Amino acid sequence: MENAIVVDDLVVDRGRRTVLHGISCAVAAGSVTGLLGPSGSGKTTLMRAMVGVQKIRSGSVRILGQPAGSAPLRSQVGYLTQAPSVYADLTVRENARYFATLVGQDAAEADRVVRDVGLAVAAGQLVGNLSGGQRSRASLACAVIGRPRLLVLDEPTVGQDPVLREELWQQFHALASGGATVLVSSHVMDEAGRCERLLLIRDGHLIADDTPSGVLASAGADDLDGAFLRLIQRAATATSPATATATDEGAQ
Ligand SMILES: Nc1ncnc2c1ncn2[C@@H]1O[C@H](COP(=O)(O)OP(=O)(O)OP(=O)(O)O)[C@@H](O)[C@H]1O
Repeated sequence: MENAIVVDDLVVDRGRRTVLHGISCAVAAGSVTGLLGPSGSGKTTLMRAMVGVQKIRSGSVRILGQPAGSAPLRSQVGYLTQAPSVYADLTVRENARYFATLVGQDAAEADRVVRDVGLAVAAGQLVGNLSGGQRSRASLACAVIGRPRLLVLDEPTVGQDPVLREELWQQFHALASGGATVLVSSHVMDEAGRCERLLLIRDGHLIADDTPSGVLASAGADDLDGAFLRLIQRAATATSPATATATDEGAQ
């Protein structure tokens, strides 16, 4: 299968620290892939590099065959940031219609995405008056306008109730069945089982790139929660001698 995302030996510094240490991975076109890892492990930074808004130190990121961030990708990549990126003083419908015009889409397309994220009843409401979960869905609606070929979704299900989370996951799979590639970050390990492929990141290192069943098998665990804990502990053990040396030296 063709790859929608190819990351090769990516190194990213933020502030004075290196936060991605030579990440290499590929995401198959038309798949739903989960990007998982503890808080601060580098998920958002990796997603930012994929959509071309993150300065990188070295390595490369290619999206749909082009360098990340290149002009032809603008209408082909939808990005949902963690913080809602819609205007609080516009209604849901006005936001969607505004973002639709930016990518050359019409009002009907704006109304479709509002319906698809379950916000038809709140379409006329100001975004500033919505609940947190509704506001995230308003942002999601704007990210999927025009049916982008790649969707990069940073924690799209945070703050959503179980029913809505279920619906959102069904939508992600429907988008992938329609040919889109969907990359979803999450802290919630029970969501990992809904993905065809998983990328697990810890401290800026990729520690697993496998199917959910492959992750279970390599960790020797019964559930994904347990598997991730084991893989994270294994990775920590593998790096601990260096940590111990640094601590010892620091103490002297
Ligand atoms: N603007 C910034 N300046 C300096 N360091 C940053 C900046 N943004 C993030 N970092 C650091 O980069 C590292 C990776 O952060 P990132 O936001 O990519 O992690 P994450 O896995 O997405 O975390 P979370 O799940 O909590 O959102 C963290 O150590 C974080 O403190």
